Amino acid sequence: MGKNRIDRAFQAVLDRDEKAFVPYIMAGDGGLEILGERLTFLEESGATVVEVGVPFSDPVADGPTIQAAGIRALEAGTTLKGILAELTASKSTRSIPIVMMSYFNPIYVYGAEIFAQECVEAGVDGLIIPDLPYEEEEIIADELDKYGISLIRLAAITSPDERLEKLAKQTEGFLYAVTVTGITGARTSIREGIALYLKKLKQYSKVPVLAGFGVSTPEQVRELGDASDGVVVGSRIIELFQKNDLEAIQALIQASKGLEVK
Ligand SMILES: O=P(O)(O)OC[C@@H](O)[C@@H](O)c1c[nH]c2ccccc12
Repeated sequence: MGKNRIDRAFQAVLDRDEKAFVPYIMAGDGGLEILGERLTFLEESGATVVEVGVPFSDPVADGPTIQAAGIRALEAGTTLKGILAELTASKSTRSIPIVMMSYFNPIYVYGAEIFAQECVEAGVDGLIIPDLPYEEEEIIADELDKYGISLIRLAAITSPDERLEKLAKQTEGFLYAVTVTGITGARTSIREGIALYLKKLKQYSKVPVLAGFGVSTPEQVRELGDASDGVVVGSRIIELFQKNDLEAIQALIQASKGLEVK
C-alpha cells in the first residue's frame, strides 16, 4: 500500500483493529472561514479522513439535508476557488487527509490540470466525482494520477457483479459502497442483504471498503462497520454541526472504534 496519505491513514486504523470513520461536511456551510476549524475538530475527535463537499447548483445525488447545506454555502458565496484557497491557508494546522467531493462541472470549468495541481497545494489527497461514470474517467484520470490524487469510485447496490468487480479493482484510497438505492440522507433501518453486498465488495477490493448513505446512529455505525472497513456519514454530521451538538458527533466517531474485526 502507500500511494498517499489516505492509504496510510486507513492502514493505521486497521492496524489498531478499529474501523474507519469518514465524516462529510459541506464547504462554506456556516461560512468558509469555519472550514479549517471544523476539520481540526473532526481530526481531534478521531475521524480517519474528512470528505469535503463542493456546493453545486444541480446536485443530482444529494438528499434534502445535503442540498440545503449546499444552498446555504452557495448563498454565502462559496466557490471552488475559495474552498481551495481556504484549505491551502489552513493546511498547516492539520494532518488529516482530505477527500473532496465535487460534481464534475465545477472541476471542468476550473480546468482539470490546474485543479489537480491546486488540490495538492491545498492538501486534498483524493476525489469523489459522483456524476463521472466509469466509462468517462479518462477525462481527468491522467491529471489525478500525475499529481498522486486518488480517485475514489462509488459502487451501487444495483450494479451487476462484473461492474462491481471492475470498480473495486480500479478504485484508489477506498471503495465507497453506497448502501441504498436513491439519494443521500438519514434512513431508519439498514436494508437486508447489505452485509452480503459489502462482503462481496471486500473480496474484490484491495483497498478498504466504506459503507455510506443513510448512516445516522452509533448503532448503524457499528452494524455497517462490522460488515465493512468503516463508514461515511454526511447528512447526520451536517445536522449536528447545525445544532452545534459536538458531543453527538464525537459519539458517532467513537462508535467506529473498538469493533470486533471479522
Ligand atoms: O448523507 P449521508 O446519507 O450520510 O451520505 C453521505 C453523503 O452525504 C456524502 O458522502 C455525499 C454527499 N453528496 C454525495 C454525492 C454522491 C456521493 C456521496 C455524497
